[in-house]
Amino acid sequence: MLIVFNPAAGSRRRSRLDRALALLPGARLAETHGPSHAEALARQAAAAGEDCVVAAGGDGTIAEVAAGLVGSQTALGILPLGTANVLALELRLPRQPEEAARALLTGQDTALWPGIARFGSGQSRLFVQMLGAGFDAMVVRNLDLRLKRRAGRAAYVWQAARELPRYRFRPIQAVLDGGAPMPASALVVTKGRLYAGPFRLAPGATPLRPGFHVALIGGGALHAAMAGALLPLGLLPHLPGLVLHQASRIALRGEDVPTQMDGDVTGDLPVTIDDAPAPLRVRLPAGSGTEHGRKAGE
Ligand SMILES: Nc1ncnc2c1ncn2[C@@H]1O[C@H](COP(=O)(O)OP(=O)(O)OP(=O)(O)O)[C@@H](O)[C@H]1O
Repeated sequence: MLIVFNPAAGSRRRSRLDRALALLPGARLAETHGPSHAEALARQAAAAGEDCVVAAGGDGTIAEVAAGLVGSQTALGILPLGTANVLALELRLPRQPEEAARALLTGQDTALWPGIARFGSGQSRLFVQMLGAGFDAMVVRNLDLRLKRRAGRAAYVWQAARELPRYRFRPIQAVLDGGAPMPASALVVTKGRLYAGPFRLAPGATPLRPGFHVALIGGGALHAAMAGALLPLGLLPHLPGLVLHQASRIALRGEDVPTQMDGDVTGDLPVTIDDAPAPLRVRLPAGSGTEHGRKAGE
């Protein structure tokens, strides 16, 4: 087992890492030096036939490790040490490092379907949880990373409040499975039901099945402010102007519209989104419910 630790994820996470490592005496540890390093480490380990590569960080680290494992038989393990940890919440992974470590030792592997986003620039990138286009991407782009380390998720709330009066909502066109273009002023393509932490966005969605839920959001700053108020109450699906669809292939267009994937800054539209050609194996706690208990490949 290789543990890929991102020292820049979350804040003050090293002691949590050490608590997990104490229960994983056979594991090797590699620390990332910057963006994309986790992907290279994971790819190398998979090529060497490693049984499991553990992403010790947040959603961005998990996405990078997943990108390195795609197409291999190496399982993805998760030690949630990030800020939002949406995928860990989605998969109901234990929060305590000791319990998470035990799950890595005794868990079972299940199929996980990441998304692949292909940008107009020709670049492609994998995501495990979500892609946001518009307002939330601008919040991520302008986030004060030092404040994020100190204040965690509250830094996003602060940045969203700063962006509200100045962000220019631009039209987005979404084509779902080759249908007629649909308009939105902000949009989230999600694999899972949660958004920005433990908050409900798309009931019924799961990264353990192929396909996506797409939240098309109309309106401007007022709607964004309402979304901010409804989010912590778990009422985001009831935001006026929000419509949820399901799709397998999504094409998004728009001028000067930024995107973010799994909480990391990515390119501007246009982008096309599909499932990865094959699922990954993700290691979940043994017997963690019927939905999560399905074996990889089933
Ligand atoms: N040594 C490093 N120094 C700076 N950045 C790094 C380093 N290693 C990895 N990164 C980058 O840090 C980014 C953020 O990591 P990650 O998303 O795991 O943490 P987080 O943002 O705190 O958690 P979450 O996404 O769950 O909120 C990743 O996209 C990764 O590219």
